[in-house]
Amino acid sequence: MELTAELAQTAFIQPETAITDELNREKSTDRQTIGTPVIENPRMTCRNVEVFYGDKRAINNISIDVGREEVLAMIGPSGCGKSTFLRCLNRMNDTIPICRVRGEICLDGTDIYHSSVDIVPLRARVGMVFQKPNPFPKSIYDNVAYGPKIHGLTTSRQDLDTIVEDSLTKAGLWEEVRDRLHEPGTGLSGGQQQRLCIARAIAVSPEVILMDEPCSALDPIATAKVEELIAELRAQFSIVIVTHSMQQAARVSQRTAYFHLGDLVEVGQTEQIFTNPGHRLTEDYITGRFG
Ligand SMILES: Nc1ncnc2c1ncn2[C@@H]1O[C@H](COP(=O)(O)OP(=O)(O)OP(=O)(O)O)[C@@H](O)[C@H]1O
Repeated sequence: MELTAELAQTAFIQPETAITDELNREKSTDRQTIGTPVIENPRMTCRNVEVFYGDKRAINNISIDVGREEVLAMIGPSGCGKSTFLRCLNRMNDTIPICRVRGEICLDGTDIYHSSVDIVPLRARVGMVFQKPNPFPKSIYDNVAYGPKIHGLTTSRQDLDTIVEDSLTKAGLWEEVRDRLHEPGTGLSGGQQQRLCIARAIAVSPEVILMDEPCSALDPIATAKVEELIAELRAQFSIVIVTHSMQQAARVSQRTAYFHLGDLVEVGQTEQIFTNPGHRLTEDYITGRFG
């Protein structure tokens, strides 16, 4: 059977499983989210989220939770709205004048779009790491110390030193930079710069870290280090990662969400999504027939 052979090769599907599934199950083809978008004791809840750029709708009525101590991967073809949705989670879309967000997104039960919410502390609680490493044009030390200083986490130099060392240690960078803390962050390699940006996000004690294709500018060795780091950080933070690499999603995440043309088509345990997708569109994407 052509489909099952292809599935077994390109995803991580055992041929027997694929055959059984193909015979026993008609895959869903509608655009209601299938799987487990809602979970127990979530860190963030998103309900009926819609995003428009001007008149154009980029996100269609998406509801999904972000768990505590989980890595949630968002995958899907280019332009399906992954980054747009990710940016809703810390109101980064507020910086795009034509962008409007509807629906409700809560962090620990508080609506982050409520008029009383100050976005500066919000973006400390929900930090972001971008595709291209973007250290400030400052020293390595100051890149990490800047957030804690402006958020008033400490005024003592000694405490600041401790935060900088702890954050660089958690980001797996301390041993590489401890003797050059006052050199420019921009002088580090790309992979080191990305870990510096992760240290910068960690330094303000976030609850959630958003990562938008954090390894796409990195070589395989630097990518492996960042992936190891993501696995360690999960013990402390919720992580939502947008990635084009299905291998990366499979390696680092516990749940995976598949987006398609602004819809959240399917979300579930990562292993299930890659071995036994419930929706035809998810299956087509992970087997390389779409996107
Ligand atoms: N600033 C913007 N202004 C207008 N339209 C935008 C803007 N940013 C994104 N869009 C549109 O919103 C839709 C979703 O884009 P988005 O970048 O969120 O998708 P994506 O899944 O992250 O894509 P990619 O994987 O290519 O990064 C696309 O149609 C895109 O053209």
